[in-house]
Amino acid sequence: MPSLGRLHLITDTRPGRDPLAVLRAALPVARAELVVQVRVEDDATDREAYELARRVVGLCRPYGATCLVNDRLHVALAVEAAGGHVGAEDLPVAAARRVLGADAVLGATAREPGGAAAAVAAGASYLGVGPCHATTTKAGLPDPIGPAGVRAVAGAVDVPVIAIGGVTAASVPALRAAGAHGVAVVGALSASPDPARTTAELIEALTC
Ligand SMILES: Cc1ncc(COP(=O)(O)OP(=O)(O)O)c(N)n1
Ligand SMILES: Cc1nc(C(=O)O)sc1CCOP(=O)(O)O
Ligand SMILES: [Mg+2]
Repeated sequence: MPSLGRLHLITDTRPGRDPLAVLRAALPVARAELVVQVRVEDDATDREAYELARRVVGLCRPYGATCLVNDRLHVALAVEAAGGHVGAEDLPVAAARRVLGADAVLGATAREPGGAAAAVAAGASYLGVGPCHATTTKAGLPDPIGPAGVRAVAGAVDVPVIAIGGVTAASVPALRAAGAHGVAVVGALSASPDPARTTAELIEALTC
């Protein structure tokens, strides 16, 4: 399996956002370092998720970027995405692995070392770890775990750790120093006035 990209762009499908425009700006900059996670609102239909994921797969292909689908693994299979991401309210990791198959990329959300080790034992190939910092993108999350929380998880597993939650280019060095392989962002790119430039700043922070 090729190594996992370090910059995970999670689609922002809230009203007024344009996830495909952000993706078109980020792809030529991040290329194969980009992992695009197609994440739609809970009330989106499967058809809407499928159409977005299908377009994302097509945009990613020429750049060697990876497309994953959040939660809806049947959509991941339908569009031939590289894999998916599951959390506490989704299919259990072992079941998700059975659905996607042995070779797929499978991410799982983990917030502490015990849950992280269990997710890896069940078949996760990377972990989304957070929230690292305060975020306004998703409600109902526990308190931020900071770089120290990322360090605790990264020390407990041997799969890539992707730090998520309020991440900006400025916060990347501390997260990398804590053992994160990469970061996942929504707002940093979706709300950027210049997503290509912000992508370059994130990539520089992730790869220097
Ligand atoms: C990289 C990454 N990490 C964590 C999450 C959160 O997943 P989950 O807990 O299932 O919450 P939703 O995103 O489904 O609301 C993620 N999507 N990606
Ligand atoms: C979807 C999601 N999951 C999180 C978790 O900690 O599980 S934080 C988050 C939102 C991340 O958005 P932003 O980069 O705008 O803070
Ligand atoms: Mg989920």
